[in-house]
Amino acid sequence: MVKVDIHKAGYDQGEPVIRQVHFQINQGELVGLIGPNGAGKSTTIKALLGTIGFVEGQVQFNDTYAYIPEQPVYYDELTLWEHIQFTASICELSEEEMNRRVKPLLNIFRLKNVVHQYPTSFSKGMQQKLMIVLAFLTKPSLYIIDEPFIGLDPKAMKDFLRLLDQERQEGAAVLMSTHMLDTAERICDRFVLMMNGEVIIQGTLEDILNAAGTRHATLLDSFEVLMERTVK
Ligand SMILES: Nc1ncnc2c1ncn2[C@@H]1O[C@H](COP(=O)(O)OP(=O)(O)OP(=O)(O)O)[C@@H](O)[C@H]1O
Repeated sequence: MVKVDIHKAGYDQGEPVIRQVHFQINQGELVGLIGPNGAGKSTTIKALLGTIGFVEGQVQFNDTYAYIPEQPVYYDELTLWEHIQFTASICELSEEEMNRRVKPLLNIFRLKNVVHQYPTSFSKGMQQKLMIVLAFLTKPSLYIIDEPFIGLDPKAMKDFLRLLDQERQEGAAVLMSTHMLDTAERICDRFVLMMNGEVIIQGTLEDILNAAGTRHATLLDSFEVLMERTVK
């Protein structure tokens, strides 16, 4: 669904922030992008999206994608419903299809009663749900999600993961950056672990536990071992 071959990328020309980031995500896969603060996860996502100063290399998308940012982005002057209509019109969805897709989402995320309100008046979690609803509305073949677990209440998080699972069963792929390693360990098929702007290891949980020599430990334990090893 996406093949990433980034040699260098950064915000200012001549000052790369990430180097040699190579991975791919196949149909139905959920790949966790993990690493400490400043490792280059968001920069990698921005390089994929092409919203960064420069990228040397190539990112090949197979089909459509949706991006769910960590910080919600919306139009101050549009209501929630107008955001939905705007997104549906960009994706050329019929009104019938838009309603069919969006109604269950508004119910699940308990936004039905605020559809005619402006997201400026929403809580952070509600704004995040708006981003999620718009992404699911477009039914992309790839979801790119930056730290989804901060701000969502436990029920919303559970519902979000369930919907994502359904999409994956229909073939969608997911790239998710997160610090919530216990959740990541439970839900991801594979991991790309970054540090200092580079990928230090990628693979399944088993690959990572093996590489760290921590076979019966958790992703977090292995993450710490691998990070320490890289610093030394
Ligand atoms: N807009 C920017 N301009 C210049 N440098 C930036 C910018 N945003 C991030 N950086 C730098 O890029 C490096 C990687 O940052 P990035 O935001 O990609 O890390 P991250 O892994 O997403 O971290 P976190 O877990 O804290 O979100 C850091 O050294 C950071 O200072």
